[in-house]
Amino acid sequence: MTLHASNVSWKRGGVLVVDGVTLHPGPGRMVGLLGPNGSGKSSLLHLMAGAATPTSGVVELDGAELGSLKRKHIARAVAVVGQHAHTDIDVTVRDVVRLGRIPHRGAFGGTDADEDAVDDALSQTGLADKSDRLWRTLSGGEQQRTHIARALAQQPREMLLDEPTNHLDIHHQLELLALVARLPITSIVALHDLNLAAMYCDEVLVLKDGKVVAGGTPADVLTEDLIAEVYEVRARVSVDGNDGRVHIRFDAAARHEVAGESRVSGTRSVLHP
Ligand SMILES: Nc1ncnc2c1ncn2[C@@H]1O[C@H](COP(=O)(O)OP(=O)(O)OP(=O)(O)O)[C@@H](O)[C@H]1O
Repeated sequence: MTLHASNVSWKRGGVLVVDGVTLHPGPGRMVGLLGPNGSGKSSLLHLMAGAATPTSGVVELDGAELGSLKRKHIARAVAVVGQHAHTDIDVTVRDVVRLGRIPHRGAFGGTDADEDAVDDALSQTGLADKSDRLWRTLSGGEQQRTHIARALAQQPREMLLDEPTNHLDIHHQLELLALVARLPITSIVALHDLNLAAMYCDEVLVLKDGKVVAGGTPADVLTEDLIAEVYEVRARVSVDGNDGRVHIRFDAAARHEVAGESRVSGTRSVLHP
């Protein structure tokens, strides 16, 4: 069993921002959550983290509705890496990563196993030499990696990541997604970069206006037609190398044309409001 969302909808501020979404990732799979700004990716991750209750439908962990489970029970299985995290408090990188151990701690505080998990997470994210630095003095990318390390220290079975490559340079983007792909856990990752999704995800789910537009392997889903329909961008999609992964090349000159077409069909155009 794993974390499942079945036909979930969520009304926020009177607007349906997640609309009948079903996501049943296979254990150990890495699922990319794709879609334009405001399509409902973060909202779906909120629901799957148990941070909000769906208006209808159900999110279950091992067959039990999230709302019926204790937070600590959920936190032992599911780690969340959100988009924004700030603090002005003077905490070290190691302190932040240690937070990941809270769901596992007994009444008598931390153990050697907790410290081992923290060391391991720091080393996997390349932060071992920064563990004594104050978190607020790190660069945006280093702060982001600290949050990934905190999630790894949690030793979860499921990981929910909301645009984890934000702020990361290309080296660390590739390294981070390769790390998540390697982990023997189920991960759901909201991403904007379609090429990164194609490179690392086993499956992708594409949302638009809160609804699922398509789901399946990146090669099956990320077609030129889908990209034009969902993102209003023209692209060339080709198979890259011999691993069957697709590569997407965006056609900058054709953006106006696609945006123009969508205007004619009545869809809101970002380029020509
Ligand atoms: N706190 C809130 N209250 C009301 N509506 C919200 C709230 N947060 C987000 N929304 C709305 O929910 C819709 C979906 O937003 P969400 O953040 O889930 O999309 P997203 O796909 O993650 O977007 P992005 O790619 O820009 O991060 C948007 O229309 C957004 O304006």
